[in-house]
Amino acid sequence: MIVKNDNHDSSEKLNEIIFAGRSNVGKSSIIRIITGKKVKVGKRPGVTLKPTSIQYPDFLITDMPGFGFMSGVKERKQDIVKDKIIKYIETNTSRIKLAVLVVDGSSFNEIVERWNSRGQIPIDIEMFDFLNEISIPVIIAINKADKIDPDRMDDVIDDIVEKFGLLPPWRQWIDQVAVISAKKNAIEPLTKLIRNRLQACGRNDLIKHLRY
Ligand SMILES: Nc1nc2c(ncn2[C@@H]2O[C@H](COP(=O)(O)OP(=O)(O)OP(=O)(O)O)[C@@H](O)[C@H]2O)c(=O)[nH]1
Repeated sequence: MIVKNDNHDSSEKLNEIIFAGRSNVGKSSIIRIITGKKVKVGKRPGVTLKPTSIQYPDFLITDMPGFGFMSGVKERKQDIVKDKIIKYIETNTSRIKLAVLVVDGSSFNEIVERWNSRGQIPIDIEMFDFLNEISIPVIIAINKADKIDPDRMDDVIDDIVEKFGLLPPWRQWIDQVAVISAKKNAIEPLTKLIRNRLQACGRNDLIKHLRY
């Protein structure tokens, strides 16, 4: 069931996992692999402003609108997207058991360096800090690993985690960081962490529903 989802009451008994990240990083692809369901049907990138959830089976899995630069989308609209995401998370904090922050491993370092050179805090890092501040557990899913040169993989991932304030080597953060490729269906490091989190919040019953 696809639920257009804006103003859920935080007193609902539902639990929720949210997927957030820049536009085009692969959020919907990952959700499709995990649940076998398509979350965004026939949407144009950057156009959907509202979080879209699927109920799976009594858990909400929510695809947040992509944030950050989107070609053809005005800067003001990008700010609106960011504000909506933050408002949604604040409204539903009590039922959000996990946030998966998805980044494109092949372009993340370059994008962050560009923002830093303009003296701005990259939105991904702002989102990570915000989720930590409100005590929502976060997994950083470094997607599109298939596009990273295998010989440079560890260096690239070290640089990414360091930008989130996690000291390299990245492998000491494997309880929080998953290097994956949705394109290659190689998302086990992420599903393992999601399973751990479901266990930690007493939802063992849901684990069997994860397809990976
Ligand atoms: N090379 C590669 N491409 C991927 C991977 N995951 C997703 N893609 C591609 O990246 C594009 C965007 O994927 P989506 O799943 O729509 O990304 P999204 O984050 O949901 O995008 P928005 O809806 O704009 O926020 C698609 O063309 C996918 O096929 C991956 O692991 N590797």
